[in-house]
Amino acid sequence: MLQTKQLQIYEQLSMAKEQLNEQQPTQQVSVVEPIDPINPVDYFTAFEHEQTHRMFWKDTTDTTYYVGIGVHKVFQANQDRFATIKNQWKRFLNDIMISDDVKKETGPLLFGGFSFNENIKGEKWANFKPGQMVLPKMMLTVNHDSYYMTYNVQLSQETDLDLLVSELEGWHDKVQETKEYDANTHSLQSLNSLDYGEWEKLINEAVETIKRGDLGKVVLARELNAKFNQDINISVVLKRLELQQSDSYIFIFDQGDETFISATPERLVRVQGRDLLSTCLAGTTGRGQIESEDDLLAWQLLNDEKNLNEHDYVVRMIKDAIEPLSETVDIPEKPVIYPLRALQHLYTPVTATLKSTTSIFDLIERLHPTPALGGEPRDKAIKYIEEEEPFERGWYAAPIGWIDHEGNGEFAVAIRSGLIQHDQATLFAGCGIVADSVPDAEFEETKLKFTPMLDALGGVTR
Ligand SMILES: C=C(O[C@H]1C=CC=C(C(=O)O)[C@@H]1O)C(=O)O
Ligand SMILES: [Mg+2]
Repeated sequence: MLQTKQLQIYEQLSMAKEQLNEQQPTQQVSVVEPIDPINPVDYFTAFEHEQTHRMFWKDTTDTTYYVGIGVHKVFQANQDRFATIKNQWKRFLNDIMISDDVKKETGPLLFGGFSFNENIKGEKWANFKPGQMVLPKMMLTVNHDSYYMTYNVQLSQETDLDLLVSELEGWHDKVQETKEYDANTHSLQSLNSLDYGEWEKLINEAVETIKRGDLGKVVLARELNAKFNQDINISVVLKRLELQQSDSYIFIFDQGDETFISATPERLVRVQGRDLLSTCLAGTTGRGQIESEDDLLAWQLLNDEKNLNEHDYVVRMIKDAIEPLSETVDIPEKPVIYPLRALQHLYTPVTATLKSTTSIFDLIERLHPTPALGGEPRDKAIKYIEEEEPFERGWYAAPIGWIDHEGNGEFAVAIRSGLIQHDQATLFAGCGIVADSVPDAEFEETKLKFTPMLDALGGVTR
């Protein structure tokens, strides 16, 4: 990796340009500047009328945001997708010049996701790839009280730097011009889902399979099709999610004129240097209307054998998956409650010190799908889902996230998610089926899990 001295972006770019010559007529450069505080949702919204790729990431602490605009380079893969993208990214980083004051989580940072299965079937997901990550042209980083803009550009000897810099900094005016969020936005017209009879059959068959001993656990989901009176305004949906889902990640990824969106509480893995944090999140109940009811529900969840069983599968599997890649692993003995707006989950954090050679992509490959999304044994559960679930998962329940140029990164799993196609939204919600699962309780659980995204879309569910 080449390095330049930190200066204003014009100077950073002109230094890079001066190094061009006949042997090296072009150079990719990543430059960064600190900026005044700006609302990340406003920045995202400022580009709503442009035919440009938008990406959004917020973590569960509400202190880290990345907003990517435009595409500098796409990394995609079908077979062996995690290792392929890992290698593509490594090779790319050898070629890009990175300014030396690139702070943590600025500079070249790759956003994107993967599908649940290695193959994606069907028309609905035609635009989405099994693995697709994008290095944006511009990226806003919000890290607590620090704000930065990263620009990834390709320079040649012909590049007009005055023009380039004025284009790059054009976002200032756009954000100024952004109007209030449109109150007359899309409204819900109809909702369509698997009818209860079919769900009952699906769950009863899974329970029988489990009782026969063919499977320990399997996560089954249903699709909800929501139709609106006009094209869905993603900025409005994002604004609502940002207000309502403070303990969840928010992820948005455009693909052509379609968008995948998720407000998930479930971390797959975070890597900072050699520190790993993973999360077991499985086992669910609702929220009470008043505190005493809420506390009772939480207490019941913490003591409910069926939910503890669902949760334990995840803890055991994550432990086994990360141990070979780690020097130490630390897992508390019992789960605690992770409360969200509409539901609460059983939660066990997993921390580890990684072996120095471990990449986040190696971890994803071993972890995905955990039994919170797939089941146990993993391969049998995946096959069962593929054969029995009456829809294509696409990117639902799969890894979504980012990695920076130093290998730090974070991936969540895309639950509480939906595919937005013009005036249609396809939402997904699933639940862990174990031996004592009951179809109507699991149906109610998926109903609760639809609420975050459906509320944000403007469809009232409760
Ligand atoms: C598969 C989903 O949730 C998983 C995550 C948390 C709790 C779960 C549960 O209790 O069943 C699921 O394993 C989903 O929301 O679509
Ligand atoms: Mg459950």
